[in-house]
Amino acid sequence: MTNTAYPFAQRDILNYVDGAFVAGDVHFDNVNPVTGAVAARVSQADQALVDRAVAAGRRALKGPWGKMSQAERCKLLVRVAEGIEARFDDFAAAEIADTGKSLHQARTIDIPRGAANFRAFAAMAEARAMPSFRTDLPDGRSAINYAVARPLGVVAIISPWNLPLLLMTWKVAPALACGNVVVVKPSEETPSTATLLAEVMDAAGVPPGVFNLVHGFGAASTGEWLTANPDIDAITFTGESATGGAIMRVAAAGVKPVSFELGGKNAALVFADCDFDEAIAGTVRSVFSNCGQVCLCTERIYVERPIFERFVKALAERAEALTIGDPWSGADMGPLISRGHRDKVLGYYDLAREEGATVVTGGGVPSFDSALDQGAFVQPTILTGLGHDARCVREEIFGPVCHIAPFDTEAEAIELANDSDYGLAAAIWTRDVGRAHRVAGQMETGIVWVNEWFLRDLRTPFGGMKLSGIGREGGEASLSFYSEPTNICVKL
Ligand SMILES: NC(=O)c1ccc[n+]([C@@H]2O[C@H](COP(=O)([O-])OP(=O)(O)OC[C@H]3O[C@@H](n4cnc5c(N)ncnc54)[C@H](O)[C@@H]3O)[C@@H](O)[C@H]2O)c1
Ligand SMILES: O=C/C=C/C=C(\O)C(=O)O
Repeated sequence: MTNTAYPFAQRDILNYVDGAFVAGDVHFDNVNPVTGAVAARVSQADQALVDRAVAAGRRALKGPWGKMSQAERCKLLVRVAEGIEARFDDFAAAEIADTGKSLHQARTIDIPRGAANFRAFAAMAEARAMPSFRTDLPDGRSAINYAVARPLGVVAIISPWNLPLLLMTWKVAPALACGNVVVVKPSEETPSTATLLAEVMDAAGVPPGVFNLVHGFGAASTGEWLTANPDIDAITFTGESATGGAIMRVAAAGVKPVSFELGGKNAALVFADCDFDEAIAGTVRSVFSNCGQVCLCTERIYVERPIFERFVKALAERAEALTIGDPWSGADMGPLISRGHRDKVLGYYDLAREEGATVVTGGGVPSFDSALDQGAFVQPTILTGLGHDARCVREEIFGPVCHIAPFDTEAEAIELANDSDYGLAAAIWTRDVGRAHRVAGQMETGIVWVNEWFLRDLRTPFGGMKLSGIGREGGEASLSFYSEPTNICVKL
């Protein structure tokens, strides 16, 4: 049964510019991927509204926001975290209405992390230390050098649909904590929680123009109008690698700083000495969480040959036991984000067969004999038997699917994992401490988990190498990207 009591059902989703909710002349539908039903109508921001948002941000930098002390600013961000927590159920329902993600995922990851991002960066910004040096001069005198940080200014934030609130606030929170103002363009697939966040900002007393929200599409639409606006000071983007390239070309004209968190084709290395049950449980999560739509999800698994057959069988059993269906029914896995994305994922399922894969389980769409058949569901899928050059082993699919291949030596496992155009995350499963550190240190990825997956400490650097991104966010890396240091040298 589909729950129709979504708070956004039939509601207009508006832009939020200069402290006011603003309708546009053009609208687009927000479709619920559980049934394909239209969940809400979204007001699209035209170029004039995007420009207004940027101008409002510029003014706000010179207003009360710009004059606020760091402590006051951080207190306000804690109020925003409390505002999200106070409307926890609304946020969860809105995220589920947009994405169809499981209730468990929304309640335990997306919404808590939305609030946690504000608390964490408020605390980190308040505690931030800047470097200082005493410099000795040849004549016996000396100088002191110390750096001070100022905001970048107006930050354009472009975010994706897979973890909408989590990934947007991962950028909004540090940007505001560093004293910037933001103009946010969430994915056209997931406008709802961003709009709820605007309500929370409004209620918390965040001054007009500090948080601006514009809805619309990417190329030749709201996203591009925002990134091309000459009066923005920086662009931070999470999404596909190809989109990152397109944004970079636009950013080049104004030499704008960019921070990019992009795609992945993440490997798991499973050694024969691992805790088998933990490795299976962790890999079930890392392949199928959020229907495989997390940039960090594992899509390539390399298993040491002595346990290869046993691993494939156990993972397939666990995949087949996952319940698929309406998030409100408590199903483990909801639909993909859209029918369009389902076509892409099913295209890869077909391609895998053409490339000679063995489909161990899944490979198609589930049947419900209900309204859910109009949704965007796919089966969790496990592939084996492909060569390392197969497109299904090299390209990001972004669905509940993995390919499993055997390896014989540690060196071979490292080489296979690193032979990728992407470099976001890796997971290593072993009980040999020396091997864990040795292999982890050789991964060409920004993030390595050992005997874990997606355990996040927000103070740590997060991001990818190669096609997976430019720069890092998290902890000091975020504070550094979202501010401009000035070094002051004083001769004594
Ligand atoms: N590395 C990370 O931290 C991370 C996190 C989450 C998702 N991702 C990646 O994101 C992808 C899934 O998200 P998606 O499909 O929403 O990505 P996407 O690149 O299609 O869209 C992301 C955002 O960019 C906007 N956009 C698209 N074209 C644009 C353009 N030319 N100019 C300005 N804005 C534009 C979209 O409207 C959307 O808001 C996957 O590749 C995934 O791996 C990476
Ligand atoms: O889909 C990608 C997930 C990214 C996760 C984070 O950015 C995070 O946990 O901070």
